[in-house]
This record gives sequence, structure tokens and C-alpha cells, in this order.
Amino acid sequence: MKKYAIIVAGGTGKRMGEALPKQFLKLGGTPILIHTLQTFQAADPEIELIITLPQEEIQFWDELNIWHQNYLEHKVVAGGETRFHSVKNALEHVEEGLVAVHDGVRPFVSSETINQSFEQAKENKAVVTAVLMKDSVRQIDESGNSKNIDRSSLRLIQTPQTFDVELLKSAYNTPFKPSFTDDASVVEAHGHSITLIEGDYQNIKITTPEDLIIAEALLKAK
Ligand SMILES: Nc1ccn([C@@H]2O[C@H](COP(=O)(O)OP(=O)(O)OP(=O)(O)O)[C@@H](O)[C@H]2O)c(=O)n1
Ligand SMILES: C[C@](O)(CO)[C@H](O)COP(=O)(O)O
Repeated sequence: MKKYAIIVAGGTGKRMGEALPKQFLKLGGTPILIHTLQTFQAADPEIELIITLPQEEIQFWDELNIWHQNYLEHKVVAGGETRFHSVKNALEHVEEGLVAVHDGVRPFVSSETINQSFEQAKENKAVVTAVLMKDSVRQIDESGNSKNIDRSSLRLIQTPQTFDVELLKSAYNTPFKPSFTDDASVVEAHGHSITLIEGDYQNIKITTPEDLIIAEALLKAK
């Protein structure tokens, strides 16, 4: 069965607050996005890699690859206005089989998680990695009052999110809604249930400046 990975890196990283989009910032001297690609390649060299990038950064990415001698085979697709639009663009380059969607700024995903998500998706068609919450959680109502939520019923959702190609393509054949924060939300709105598998606390999404400090520490500990 054919396997694809769409590595989404079409964002501009507003919350990071750097001029350079965060996927190109260096971790241990190597751009974050190159770490992520290498992780997928190491998990299974048969996975066909497709990355989304902001249109205006495609030439810069080519130069980065040459500079860092990263010659991993991959297809580059221009991203869209939101993550949803970027995934939708990339899906045009996917034919049949299974497809994992993964954030380019989650370089610490393990080979085990990647391979397990493909394995489970053969049977369940929509497989998403998740971890238990460590903190207490409160919900705020319209008047600003808060109430405790039972955290045992909640999960933090990560990527990869891995799907049967036909299912993901038909789910994405819908207009964008702001509630589509990930691929699972799109597939669920299409009427298919989601199977959760255990994620990994090291699989952080590098979003704000302190995440870079944590990421450097995680890299050293590897
Ligand atoms: N139009 C977009 C927006 C986001 N992404 C990708 O989706 C992943 C998760 O998004 P997020 O962490 O929110 O990245 P940014 O959108 O870049 O960050 P911010 O919201 O702070 O601007 C990132 O790898 C990002 O590059 C994408 O491919 N296309
Ligand atoms: C896909 C995701 O990483 C799952 O946790 C998350 O929804 C991305 O959210 P963002 O607002 O695009 O960072």
C-alpha cells in the first residue's frame, strides 16, 4: 500500500515573533523542517514526502537544502491561507493508499509513532495521536466565570494524523470552517469517527519562543 506524508510548513509563525518563519529556524544548527523530513525518512524510506511552504519561501527552501546538503527526495507545494488550505493543496498530489499529515514544526515525532499511525490507519482509516493532559483545566463562560473540567475526559491532540487517502480527500472537499484546526476535525465533520493512538510528550509543536529552548534541550537529550 502506498504511503504519503504531507508535512505542512506553509505558515508564517506569527506567535514565534521572528522575521523568518519558524520552520526555517535552526535547532542544533539545522533548520527545524529538515529535522522533520529526516525523521519521516528514517521511519520508512518508502514514504512519499510532500511539503507545503509559503509561495514566497520556496526559493529560500531550495537554497537551505543545498546549504545543508539535504538531498532527501520530496515534492514542494505552495501552501494556502490557513493550514486547511495548505493540506487541501497538497492532497492534489496524493493518489491512493494512506496519507499522514504532520506539522513541519514537530521535529521530535518518533519513528514508532509514525509507523504505528500508518499501521493502525490500514484498519481504522482515521488515526490521530493524542496525549493525556497534565494540568488542570477550567472552562470560562460568557460572564467570565470559570468552572473545573474533568481532565480525564480530555486529550491533547498531536500529529501525525493518518488517513485512508480516499476518505481524507472527500472530507477536504468542503468549504473551510474556523473550527477546522486539524485534519481530524475535518474528517469528523464529514461523518467518520476518529481512532486515537498514544502520542508522545516529546512530540512538541514549536509555536512560541520558549518552545525553542525546550526543543534545543530535547535535541541534546536524544
Ligand atoms: N497557512 C498555513 C498555516 C500553517 N501551516 C502549517 O501548519 C503547522 C501548524 O501551524 P502553526 O503552528 O499554527 O504555524 P503557523 O501558522 O506558522 O504559526 P502562527 O499561527 O503562530 O502564525 C505549521 O507547521 C505551519 O507551517 C501551513 O502549512 N499553512
Ligand atoms: C494540528 C495541531 O498541531 C494539532 O494539535 C494543531 O491543531 C495546530 O494548531 P495551530 O493553531 O495551527 O497551531
